Amino acid sequence: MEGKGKVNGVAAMAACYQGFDPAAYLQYNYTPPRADFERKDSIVPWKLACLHRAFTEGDVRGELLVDIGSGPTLYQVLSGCEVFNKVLLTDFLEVNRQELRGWLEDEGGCNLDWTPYLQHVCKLEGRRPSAWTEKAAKLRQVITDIVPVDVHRPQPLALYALPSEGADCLVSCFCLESVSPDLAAFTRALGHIGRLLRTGGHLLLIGALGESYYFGGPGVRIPVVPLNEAQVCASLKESGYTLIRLEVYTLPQDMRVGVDDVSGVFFVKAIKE
Ligand SMILES: C[S@@+](CC[C@H](N)C(=O)[O-])C[C@H]1O[C@@H](n2cnc3c(N)ncnc32)[C@H](O)[C@@H]1O
Ligand SMILES: O=[N+]([O-])c1ccc2c(c1)CN[C@@H](CO)C2
Repeated sequence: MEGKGKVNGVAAMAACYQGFDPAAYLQYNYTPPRADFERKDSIVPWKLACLHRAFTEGDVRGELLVDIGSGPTLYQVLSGCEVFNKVLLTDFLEVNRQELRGWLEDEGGCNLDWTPYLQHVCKLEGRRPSAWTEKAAKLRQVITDIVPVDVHRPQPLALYALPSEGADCLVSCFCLESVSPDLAAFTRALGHIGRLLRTGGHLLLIGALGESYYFGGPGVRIPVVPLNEAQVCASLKESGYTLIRLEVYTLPQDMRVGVDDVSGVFFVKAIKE
């Protein structure tokens, strides 16, 4: 029965995603108030600060950074693109891979202006904000491909997508808990992506705490596994990671904008043993 439940749960999640709307999702989560670079307590600047610190404190290095479940967003690799020569973006949906290609090809084909994000990360790096054009060029230079991924498969990526030694670093944001039917599936998925990472490689994981649903578009209600910090830490341990740092952001009232019931966001830096 458990096995059958597993297949139905995962298939049901895939069905939910058929209505995912990249433009709406970006509007809901990546514009003010959640992405307000003038506000100290806005969520996106907090995420960018966590990622900047994690990529620049000296222990994260190598050739290849893989972003698992990129969706239509690029913020998650704006710091990493300065540290890695190769960045692989991945998503389950063609509409999201197409959104990312639209930015990559720089022909105006994308639904969000990433300039304020590029400028903000330049400021974190001590560069003048006008260096954002150099950062955009750097990112376009290091992104090697945008490929399909399914974290419920023991091999989430096609074998051709990765060198045999695996990735040196994984980043994954709001993916695993948003695509898994339950905590067991979340933990299994964590193990699956861990197989893409070389021993000693780093995992940078951002996710939702206490969230049971979110809207992936108008009327597209997607169930989420509600997680607490203890469950995140237990799943990491069970999947062969050693936790380096866990940081938590608690949403102020005015960051609750009706697109989900998330209560907090976690940032994890871990190493694969
Ligand atoms: C909540 S969005 C996160 C997007 C982005 N990483 C961010 O930080 O906003 C979840 C993403 O997971 C993708 N997804 C859905 N099912 C998946 C699966 N089985 N494996 C991997 N990714 C999946 C969706 O297409 C969507 O882009
Ligand atoms: O505030 N944010 O920056 C932000 C960004 C993305 C997402 C959330 C919040 C909460 N919902 C998840 C989907 O489970 C997606």
